[in-house]
Amino acid sequence: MRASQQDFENALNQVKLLKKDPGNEVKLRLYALYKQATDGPCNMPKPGMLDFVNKAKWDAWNALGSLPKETARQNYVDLVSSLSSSSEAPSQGKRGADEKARESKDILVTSEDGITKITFNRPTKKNAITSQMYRDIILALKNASTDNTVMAVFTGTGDYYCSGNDLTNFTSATGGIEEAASNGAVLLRDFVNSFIDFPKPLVAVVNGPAVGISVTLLGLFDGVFASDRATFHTPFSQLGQSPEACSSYTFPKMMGSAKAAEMLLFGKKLTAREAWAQGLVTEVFPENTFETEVWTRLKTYAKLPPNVMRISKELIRKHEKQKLYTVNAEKCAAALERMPREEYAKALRNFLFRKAKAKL
Ligand SMILES: CCCCCCCCCCC/C=C/C(=O)SCCNC(=O)CCNC(=O)[C@H](O)C(C)(C)COP(=O)(O)OP(=O)(O)OC[C@H]1O[C@@H](n2cnc3c(N)ncnc32)[C@H](O)[C@@H]1OP(=O)(O)O
Repeated sequence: MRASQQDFENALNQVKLLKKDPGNEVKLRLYALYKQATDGPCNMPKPGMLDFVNKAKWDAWNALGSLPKETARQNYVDLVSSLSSSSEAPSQGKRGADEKARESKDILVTSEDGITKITFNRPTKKNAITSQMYRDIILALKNASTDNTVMAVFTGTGDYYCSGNDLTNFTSATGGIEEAASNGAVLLRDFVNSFIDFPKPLVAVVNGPAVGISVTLLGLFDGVFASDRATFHTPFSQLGQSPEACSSYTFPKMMGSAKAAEMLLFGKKLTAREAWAQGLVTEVFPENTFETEVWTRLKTYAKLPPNVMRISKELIRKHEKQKLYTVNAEKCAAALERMPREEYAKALRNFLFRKAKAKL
C-alpha cells in the first residue's frame, strides 16, 4: 500500500517528536527523501567541496536519482515509522558486544559485526515461507535499511536454504480463493518491493537447496554465495504458476533468454556450479568449509565504508528500479488471475496428497 499525503504529513509531525536523535546518517536520509517526495529529483547546483553540510545534503538527495515522488514519500513514512517504533521498543537485552536480536518464530533476525542476518528458521518444513514469514521479512528489511548495520544476509536453518512459498498458504487462508489470491498478490508485491528498495548490500548464503521464490529473489541480491550442496529449482510450470520476484526480467538479463527459459519455463533444476556458470551465483564453496569461508568473507566486506557501498549500489541499480516496480506489479496482477485456476489447484492437490498417494 502506498503512503497517502496524510500519512506523509503525519510522519513529518512524528519526526519532531522522536525521543532519540537518530544520528546524522538517518537525518540525511530523511532530508533526501523529504526533498525527493516534495520537489522530485535533485535540481540544485552542487555546493562547493568546502561547504560540508550542504554538500552532504546535496549528495544524499542526488543519490536518490529518479526515484518516484510516491516511492520517496512511502520510504519517508516507513523510515519514520521504524524510527518511532525502535525508539519506543523495549530493550531486547544484549547478547554480545555488537549483537542484538529481534526474533519472530520462523524468521530469526540478529545483528552482529555490522551484518543483519535474516534466517529462514522452519527446518521441519524445509523453511517454506508462510504468510507471517513474508510479513516478518518485510519488517526485518525495513529495520535493517535504517539501523546501523552495513549489510543484510539471508540464510536457512537445517539442510535447506528455503523450499519457497508454503503451498498451504492459500488452502489455509480464511475466506474464498479469490480473496486469498487478492490478499496474496498485495503481500507478494510489498514483499518483493522491500527487496527492490533495500539500500544496502544484500547477500544470500545459500546453505542447501533453494526452490521457487527463494531462487527468483536472488536476481535482486548483490551477492549469492552457495554451498556446493545447494540446488536452484523454479518449478513454476509444474505448479501452474508464472515466475515472480521480477525474475522474468532479471533472469534473461543475467543468463540470456534460452537459459532463463530452461529454468523458468521448463523448471530445470540447476546445481550450484551450473547456477554460477549462468551468473546467478557469485561463488561456490565446498560444503565442509562453506560457513567458515563465507562468514569470514562477509565480515571483511562489512568493514568497507557503508556510505560508499550504499551510494555505489544506488548507482548500479537506480536505472533499473522503475522497471523492477513495473515488472513486479505486472507479475502480481498475473498471479491474482492465475491462482484460482484449475492448473494451480491441481498442482496443490498433488503436493498435499503425495504422501498419502505414495502409501497406496
Ligand atoms: C492468503 C495469503 C497468501 C500469501 C502468499 C503470498 C505469496 C505468494 C507467492 C507465490 C509465489 C511463490 C512461488 C514459489 O515459491 S513456487 C515453489 C513452491 N515450493 C515447492 O513447490 C516445493 C514443495 N516441496 C517439495 O517439493 C518437497 O517438499 C521438497 C523437494 C522441498 C523436499 O522434499 P523431501 O522429500 O526432502 O521432504 P518432504 O517433502 O517430506 O518435506 C518435509 C516437510 O516439509 C513440508 N514442505 C516442504 N516444502 C514445502 C512447501 N513449499 N510448502 C509447504 N510445505 C512444505 C512437507 O510438506 C513436509 O511436511 P510434513 O512432514 O508435515 O509432511
